[in-house]
Amino acid sequence: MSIQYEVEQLADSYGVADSFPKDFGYGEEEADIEDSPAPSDSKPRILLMGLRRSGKSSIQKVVFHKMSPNETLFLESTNKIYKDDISSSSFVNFQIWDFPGQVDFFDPTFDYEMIFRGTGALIFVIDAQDDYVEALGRLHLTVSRAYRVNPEINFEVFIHKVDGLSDDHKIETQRDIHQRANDDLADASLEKLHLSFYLTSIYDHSIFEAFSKVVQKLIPQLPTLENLLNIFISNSGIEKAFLFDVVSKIYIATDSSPVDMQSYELCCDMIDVVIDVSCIYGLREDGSGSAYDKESMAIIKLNNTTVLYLKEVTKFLALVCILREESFERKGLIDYNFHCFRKAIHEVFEVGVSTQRPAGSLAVGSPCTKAVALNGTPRNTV
Ligand SMILES: Nc1nc2c(ncn2[C@@H]2O[C@H](COP(=O)(O)OP(=O)(O)OP(=O)(O)O)[C@@H](O)[C@H]2O)c(=O)[nH]1
Repeated sequence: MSIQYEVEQLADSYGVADSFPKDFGYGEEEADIEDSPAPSDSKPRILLMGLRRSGKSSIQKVVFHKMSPNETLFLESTNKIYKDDISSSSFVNFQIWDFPGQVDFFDPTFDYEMIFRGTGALIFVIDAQDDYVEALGRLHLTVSRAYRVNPEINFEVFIHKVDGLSDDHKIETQRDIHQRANDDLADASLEKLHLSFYLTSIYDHSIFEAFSKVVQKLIPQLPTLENLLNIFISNSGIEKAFLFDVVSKIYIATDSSPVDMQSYELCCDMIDVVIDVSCIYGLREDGSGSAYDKESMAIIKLNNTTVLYLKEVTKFLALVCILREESFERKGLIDYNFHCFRKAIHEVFEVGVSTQRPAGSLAVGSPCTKAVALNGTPRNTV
């Protein structure tokens, strides 16, 4: 598809390329397996577990450190827990713990109770290109232990590396894994333990989409955000809107219309274009500035009468909308509604900062106690 785009961002607001570095400033910490788990006040955890070579480190590097999928071929086997501090924004504020595949973390010297107690989500990665019988045994052992310690954990199963499978084979693999994993749970009288399944690959956007869904389950204000997005799009003639974490391209929330993969991919690609253009042409003479800031906005007109519209919401969040060309004629209205939407999101943030969060949820605050939706509801003005 040919893309005609106009990136309407003040040259001044563009930053130096190294202000948006490849590693984006996520803190990374390596811990010995014997290390005692993080203190109770630490950030909520997402655990990445699974057999050796199932793809855990690759997922973490591709999603949060912008590693290209081909580079993961050269990743060395993880032999220590990697604690990766994802603090790109106060909406995505958690730690990912990448476990080495070969470690027997049920070793009595290893305090798995402490680990599971502060965990929000446990992602179990299964290599779909390999024989998965052993992985299913390990999955059962892991989730049943974790559930007994902390039944609040969200259990997520990534059926990974599906790029190597035909469409029929993918469906069949998912069905088979789903069936066997749930049969094992039923045999152990653990029917209440709910597993969610995703087909993923680092070679397309499926891994970002799956991670988005995992993260969204940990955001207590998700209903508020969805509500704000619904009001915004219905009053602005917009078809679909995503609230993105710019760095990871995880979407924090979207309106309640169904997400189709193509729309999500288009919006992800738009973020890449904007940041790349920003890094190349946005340099100040003295090389200072930021690639993404308050002035950041872009409009891309596709040749099929679709318009993509991106605007900065907070330091790390962007709203990306898909709309028809005719709706875009009312840009003034959209901009006004966006202004109200942005204000509401900032109020959600402020409340988030000042309130306690439930254990295991992301550090984005408890459900709003302030009348955010009322104060900041985008209104149609014409
Ligand atoms: N085809 C394909 N290969 C993948 C995918 N994800 C990871 N890989 C490959 O799988 C291999 C193992 O990946 P790692 O990320 O090192 O696996 P790991 O689970 O962290 O392994 P350990 O550290 O030994 O536990 C690498 O060669 C990756 O390139 C994927 O989505 N598709």
